[in-house]
Amino acid sequence: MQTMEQRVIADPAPQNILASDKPVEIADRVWWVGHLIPDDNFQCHVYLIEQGTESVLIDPGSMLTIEQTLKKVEQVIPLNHLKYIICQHQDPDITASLPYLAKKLQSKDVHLVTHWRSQALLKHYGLNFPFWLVDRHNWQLELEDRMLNFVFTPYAHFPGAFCTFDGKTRVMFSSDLFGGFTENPTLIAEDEAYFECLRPFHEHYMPSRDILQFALTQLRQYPIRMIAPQHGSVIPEHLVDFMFNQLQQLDCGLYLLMQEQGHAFKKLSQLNQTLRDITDTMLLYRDFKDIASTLRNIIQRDLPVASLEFFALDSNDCCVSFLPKHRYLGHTCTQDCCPVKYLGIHKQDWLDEAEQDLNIQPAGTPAYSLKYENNRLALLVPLFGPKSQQARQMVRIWLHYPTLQTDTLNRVICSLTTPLQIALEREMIYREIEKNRNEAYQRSIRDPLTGCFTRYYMEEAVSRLFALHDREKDSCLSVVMIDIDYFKRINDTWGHTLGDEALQQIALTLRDNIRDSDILVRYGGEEFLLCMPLCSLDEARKKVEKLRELISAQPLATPTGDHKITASAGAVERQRGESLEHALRRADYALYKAKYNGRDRLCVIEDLELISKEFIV
Ligand SMILES: Nc1nc2c(ncn2[C@@H]2O[C@H](COP(=O)(O)OP(=O)(O)OP(=O)(O)O)[C@@H](O)[C@H]2O)c(=O)[nH]1
Repeated sequence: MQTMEQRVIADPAPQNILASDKPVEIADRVWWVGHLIPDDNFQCHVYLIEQGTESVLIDPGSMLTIEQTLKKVEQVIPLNHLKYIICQHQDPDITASLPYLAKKLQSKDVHLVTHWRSQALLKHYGLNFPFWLVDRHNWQLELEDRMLNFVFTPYAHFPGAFCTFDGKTRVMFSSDLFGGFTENPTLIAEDEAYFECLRPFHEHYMPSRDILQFALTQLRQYPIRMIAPQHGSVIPEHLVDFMFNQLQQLDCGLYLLMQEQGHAFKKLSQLNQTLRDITDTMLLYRDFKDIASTLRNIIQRDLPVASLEFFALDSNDCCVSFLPKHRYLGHTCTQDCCPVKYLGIHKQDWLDEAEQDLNIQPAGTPAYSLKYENNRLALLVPLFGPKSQQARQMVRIWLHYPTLQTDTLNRVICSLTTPLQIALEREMIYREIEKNRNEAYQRSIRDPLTGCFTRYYMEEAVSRLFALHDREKDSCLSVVMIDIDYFKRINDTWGHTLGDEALQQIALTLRDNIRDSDILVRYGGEEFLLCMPLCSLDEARKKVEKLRELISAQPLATPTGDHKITASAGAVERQRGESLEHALRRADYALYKAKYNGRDRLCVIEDLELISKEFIV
């Protein structure tokens, strides 16, 4: 047996340390006693906790390695000092050597430490080792100067799997967790790049993300300084957190996806990455333009995609297209002129098409159809609503060149459908909200009876016009108040309904005969404000006289015959710097004069009457 001074202390650098016939002390009296299997990326590690006559062997290994392992153990302790053999699960790579060990050791004195589920299988070796079940011993084994805690990690990857934490050295013997496939195995992981060995191992070995998360959460409760997994490399303290964090984000259960033959680990990892990126895109981006272009980049890894186009039906069954040439801003067209004839198709009809059209792939499922359109190849992917079973959205994927229909292609397309459906539905909801918001805004700026602008809008729009007027030295702007004469009589004689009709008729006459740049506001009950940019008082005078003529030329039809309506108006030309309030007061004053002078007329104020300095900005 060696003295402490003669022991090999682990040096992470030399690769051949694994090939050496010496045990390697990875922590205080914790030894790596495994054996390198040449040309195998699936190395299996065995660890020894040196504890005098209570020494512990963890996951002893298979018949391929046990002889070398025992030679190494004997360099640390006599074999009869082994009191416990821990089997963290029951796979042959760690337990196939048990019958051999039973012969070699005084088996009655050695306890097999395991979980009852593993015991149920291991007992079939017919061994004399007494079982010591972790679940019957409060998940703890007390040794002379250290406590071993067993951490239950069910289904990662066996139902009775557990890990072992040595409280003295803070080494976590992590069983299959943190295991890795290593092309060029080293005993100690060197840097973060080692995660790429962990990734495919966990993606394939761990059945699901939830199970892995549960196991990691259990392990994280311990103050781990080093992770000693059963496969791959030992993870030193400075990489522990990094590896935990990376694993925490990993998706697992890739065997569920695997339908191709052979060990397509890398391919599956890439597919897994694609699926993860598709999900991340949906979480990260809100803008449909960003979602569409990011998804195109992602699926370009697996498909020769030239461009993506999207089509969706809105709540009025109008087709909205989202095309790259429009920067994915939705353009509405009728369903008849929609470029995709299948939009709105029901799943059964699509399946019926599939029967006649061999190009619909994959056979028998409605995933997508492969079509030549204008000598270009496109995949047409209907997105069926889960309840309606109707394709209210479609994706057209233009390809650079024909592609083989592979399982990967099918998976990418199938995985795209749900996120795309959500993205398109979300976009259509946003559009609907935007439409409603716009309608609400229009309602807030337009008087519902006359369609003229409201006073609320006047403040905003007129102040913009005034600001322009202030900047342009030679420009002019006229402000006109128009009031219907004796309007009260109409209400009093024929009722408010006819009064409303009169207001609508007059408003229509005004709106139809002013410029688009003029702003017509329903200022009061039967009072209108007309703001005329680029219009001098002279021009305003002519215009308003014309408007008055038009109003009086169109009598109101009442039950007792036609009733002539007249209007009075007051006009001023706004002075540069004059406030709205002041211009209105002057126009109102002009209107008052028109009324006072007998109504049915226009009165203008040409001079600066009523302008006082305090109104000039
Ligand atoms: N039908 C209807 N009447 C309205 C509305 N808003 C205001 N009015 C009525 O318009 C009338 C305005 O009456 P007055 O302010 O006395 O003015 P007028 O009768 O037009 O007389 P002058 O302006 O002096 O020529 C009132 O009877 C209001 O009730 C409306 O939206 N619909």
